[in-house]
Amino acid sequence: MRIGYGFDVHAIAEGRALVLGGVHIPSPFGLEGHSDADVVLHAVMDALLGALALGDIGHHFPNTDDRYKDADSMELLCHVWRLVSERQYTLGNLDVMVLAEAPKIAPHIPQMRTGIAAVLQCQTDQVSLKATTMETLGFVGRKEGIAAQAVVLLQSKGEIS
Ligand SMILES: Nc1ccn([C@@H]2O[C@H](COP(=O)(O)O)[C@@H](O)[C@H]2O)c(=O)n1
Ligand SMILES: C[C@@]1(CO)OP(=O)(O)OP(=O)(O)OC[C@H]1O
Repeated sequence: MRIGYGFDVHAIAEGRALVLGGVHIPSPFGLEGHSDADVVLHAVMDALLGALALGDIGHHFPNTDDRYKDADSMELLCHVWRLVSERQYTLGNLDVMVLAEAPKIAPHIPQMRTGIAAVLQCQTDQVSLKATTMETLGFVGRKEGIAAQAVVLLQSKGEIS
């Protein structure tokens, strides 16, 4: 078994779409980024890469590379999952915490879980997503950015469960 941790933050930006966990969320603002700035999937990818000591997303998808300009992070997640899968690992479970003052994320969590579970070739109940505000404190509380943390457990296909 291997455990991995991921963290990401993106600044709030007017005039950008808000994409979190692969879901377009109606919002008067989006997030700044070279890609679609899906901070949730970025944290998930860093957790998966971290579990297998494969570096981070900046290493695999440099923000100096035009191929990743406005990239769909679900496609990046598919690539990361291939790296995990070809090393003979499956998902044990994934737990994600989204730190956002607004908008309300809870109504979109079922769709996020379904989409992420489909890519990670697992059941929806192996994928947990939760959200919290920062009670107006700090950069999240001032609505300057949204952050996400992810923890993942991978199981080697050779392991007896
Ligand atoms: N962006 C967010 C933040 C929170 N939620 C949900 O609201 C609940 C209460 O938030 P607290 O910050 O007071 O813990 C929380 O448990 C989430 O379910 C949300 O949907 N979107
Ligand atoms: C995903 C990449 C690549 O488009 O760009 P951003 O959307 O800026 O995201 P970040 O979290 O800074 O991570 C790595 C980047 O290389």
